[in-house]
Amino acid sequence: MGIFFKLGWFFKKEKKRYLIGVTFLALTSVINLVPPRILGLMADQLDKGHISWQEYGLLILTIIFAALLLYGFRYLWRRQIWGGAAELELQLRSKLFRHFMEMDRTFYQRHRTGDLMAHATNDVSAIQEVAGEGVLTLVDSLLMSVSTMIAMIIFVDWRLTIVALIPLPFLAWGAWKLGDQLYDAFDESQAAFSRLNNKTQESVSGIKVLKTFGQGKEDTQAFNDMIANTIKINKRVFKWDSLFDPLGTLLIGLTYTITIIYGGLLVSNRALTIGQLVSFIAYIGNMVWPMFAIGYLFNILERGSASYDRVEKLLDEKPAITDQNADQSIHAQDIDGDLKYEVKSFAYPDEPQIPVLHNIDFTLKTGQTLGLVGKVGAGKTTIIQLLLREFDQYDGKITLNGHDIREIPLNVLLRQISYVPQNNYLFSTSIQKNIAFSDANSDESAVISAAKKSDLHNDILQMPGGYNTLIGENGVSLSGGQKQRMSIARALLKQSKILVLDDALSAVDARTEMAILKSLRQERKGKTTLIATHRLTSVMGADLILVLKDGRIVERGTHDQLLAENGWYADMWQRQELEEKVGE
Ligand SMILES: Nc1ncnc2c1ncn2[C@@H]1O[C@H](COP(=O)(O)OP(=O)(O)OP(=O)(O)O)[C@@H](O)[C@H]1O
Repeated sequence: MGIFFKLGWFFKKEKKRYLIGVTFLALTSVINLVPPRILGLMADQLDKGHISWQEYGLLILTIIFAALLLYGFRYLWRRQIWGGAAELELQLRSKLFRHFMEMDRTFYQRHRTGDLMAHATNDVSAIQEVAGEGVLTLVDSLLMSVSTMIAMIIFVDWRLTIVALIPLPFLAWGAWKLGDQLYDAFDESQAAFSRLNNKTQESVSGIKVLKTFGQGKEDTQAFNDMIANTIKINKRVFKWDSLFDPLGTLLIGLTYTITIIYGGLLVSNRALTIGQLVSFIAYIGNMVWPMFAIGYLFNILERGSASYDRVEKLLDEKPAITDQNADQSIHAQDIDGDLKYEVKSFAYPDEPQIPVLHNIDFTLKTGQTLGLVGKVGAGKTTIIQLLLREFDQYDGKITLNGHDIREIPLNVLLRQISYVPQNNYLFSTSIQKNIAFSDANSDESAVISAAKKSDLHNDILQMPGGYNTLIGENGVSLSGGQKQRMSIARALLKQSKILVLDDALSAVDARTEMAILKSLRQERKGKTTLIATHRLTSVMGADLILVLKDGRIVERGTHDQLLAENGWYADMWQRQELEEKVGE
């Protein structure tokens, strides 16, 4: 029941809706008592042998009227209570979504995407069930059983009521206990089914890798083992289900048997009329659902409570990157790309004892370009991540126009940076919308111009729907190079003061790369650019190039200076030049 208190804030907010809903539920329960009583009265008339058609007609009309009222009241409580549940679902989902949007990298490192999805879907559904099915079951079963019992005592007989209802508490107990086992088994079976689904998806999407590594047979065997396990788990559901159903039939049958025997005795002793016995038998029908409902209700509440705790725990997590220390007087116009980077040391939060950056310092004036080069894992992406404020806990300072980036409001800072990451993310929508991602209202000519600068325009024109071509799961697939150029076009359209390219041209050929870099140089005059890359031709025009090794700057200078230094850069340059020539 604790979950009702946990959701107190919601019920308070939706007080009116629930009051109306519960009132109509109560009226439904009361009207439900009418048809059995009328059936009894009709039976008594038949028993007397002389039927008054007028009275009979009146009774039939009353039943029809009660049925119409029931229809109307059921409609009204359903609208109120199901509407409340839908409202709670909406509020929780948008709260979670807002929270996910606020959270930073460390949060997403702690939680797997699949788990977050499960919280946003299964847990929210379990909580909304409390506000819908849970409220309904609690109120309805309570009102229905109490009012039916009162009607049995008043209209029929208190002794028959006590004796006939003896088996029903056992039914409630059985439904609760077996229901628990049944739902546990059902949960396990759902989890097994979802594991089976994941396995199928993984195997199908990785089918080429599986086949080329000759793992087809092994994978089929693993899949068969999984099916066998899923069936074993499903058999537990059948077992509890098979125990559950006959128990219900047995106990309800017992109730009817007692009623017929003891009720019949009372009728033959003239303590009860035949009509009263008919009413009583019809009332038993009203008592069955509340008994089953107890087990059902506990289950809904238990699940809802566990889900609510999980969602609350997630919502309680605070992002490490916040606007707490932000100086709200800093606006976009105060930043024009004058960057000073002084980081003495930085370690990722999950491995605090291993610093990955040491003494990284450089200065970029507005309009300058920085090149970051070095072997895999040298620290290029990490340098960029700190500038994007994905992590805050480093020893040192990064400033833009003299403002510590930790003091610049996040929305101001991030709006000034266009970032093209190593892994492009495209949405399942049109090419036009993918490019115009930062501003859905940007006009077509701006989108085309950005695509031209990224050397993508001609590729798009050759696609079936041009700029309206759908991409992603339901549309065409793009090559790695096309995806990269699309991401660059998206970043260019944003027209921000700082552009960051993280290995963003790795999948395009040298000719395309030169064309893009050339138009970037013209486009980005007066704006700051950072390029992390493995291909040195990408940064040969940069104002400053940093060569990184194990998180330290080992060489720095312009292209010419670095060639003259005859170090790693010069060596790599010669190698790449040679590769290029051999390639040609
Ligand atoms: N999230 C993380 N948690 C812990 N360590 C990390 C994390 N991301 C990267 N690292 C480590 O930090 C170091 C620098 O990685 P980084 O990605 O910055 O290198 P990089 O120069 O960009 O490499 P690449 O050229 O492959 O992109 C590596 O040793 C890497 O293993």
